[in-house]
Amino acid sequence: MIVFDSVAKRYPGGYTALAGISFEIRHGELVVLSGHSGAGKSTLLKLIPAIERPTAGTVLINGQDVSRLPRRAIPYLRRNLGLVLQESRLLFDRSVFDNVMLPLVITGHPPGDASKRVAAALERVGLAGREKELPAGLSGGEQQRVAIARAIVNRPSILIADEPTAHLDPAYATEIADLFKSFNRAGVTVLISTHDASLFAESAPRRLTLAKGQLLEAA
Ligand SMILES: Nc1ncnc2c1ncn2[C@@H]1O[C@H](COP(=O)(O)OP(=O)(O)OP(=O)(O)O)[C@@H](O)[C@H]1O
Repeated sequence: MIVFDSVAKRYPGGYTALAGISFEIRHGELVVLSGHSGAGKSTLLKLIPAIERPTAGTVLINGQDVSRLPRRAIPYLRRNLGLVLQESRLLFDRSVFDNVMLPLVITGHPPGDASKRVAAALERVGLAGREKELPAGLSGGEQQRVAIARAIVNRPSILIADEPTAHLDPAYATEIADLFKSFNRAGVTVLISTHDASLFAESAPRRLTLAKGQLLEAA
């Protein structure tokens, strides 16, 4: 469960990116976050894994107050979150396998089971058999699939994605959107920001719309 209660974020220098944000996302929901460029979507998403901290208000993730979480507790929080953020770049000098393995190496997962999880995650995103390839040889859509496999390899209960279809051709964008819908059908809570909410329209997700740092509607 994700709860924002009267959350504000002012960046150093005084710019208010978010103000008075309150909403709840229940376990198993698919929620689309929309809004123009600069509306505050990335800022809102970054508050969930405590990449940014709110300047006011409370952010609760599965009952845990992440706004006040000590720095040392952040890795444990992030283990339960799958993140596909703008800055979640792939390592271009490492294979597809190594890229997806990375979160398991960081968390000290036993190597044998880790390899199985990587294979399962790649299968899940339609990249089985591509383990040894380098990201540069993949299409933009395939690279995004590797980033998604890396995000789900820890089997998170919550998946957060920031404009995961932004630079993709429409056909690839539809495939990536379908992938997130399928994770949601499997029980994962999904919060995804997009300029193109029509990609998700047919599954009638709940929509949160930001404008100039404020929530317009919580349908
Ligand atoms: N680290 C930062 N320091 C200062 N200002 C920032 C920082 N990050 C974002 N901002 C500002 O906060 C506002 C909201 O930015 P944010 O990236 O959250 O919007 P967005 O809706 O995700 O936009 P986009 O779709 O272009 O990514 C913008 O005016 C941006 O310039």
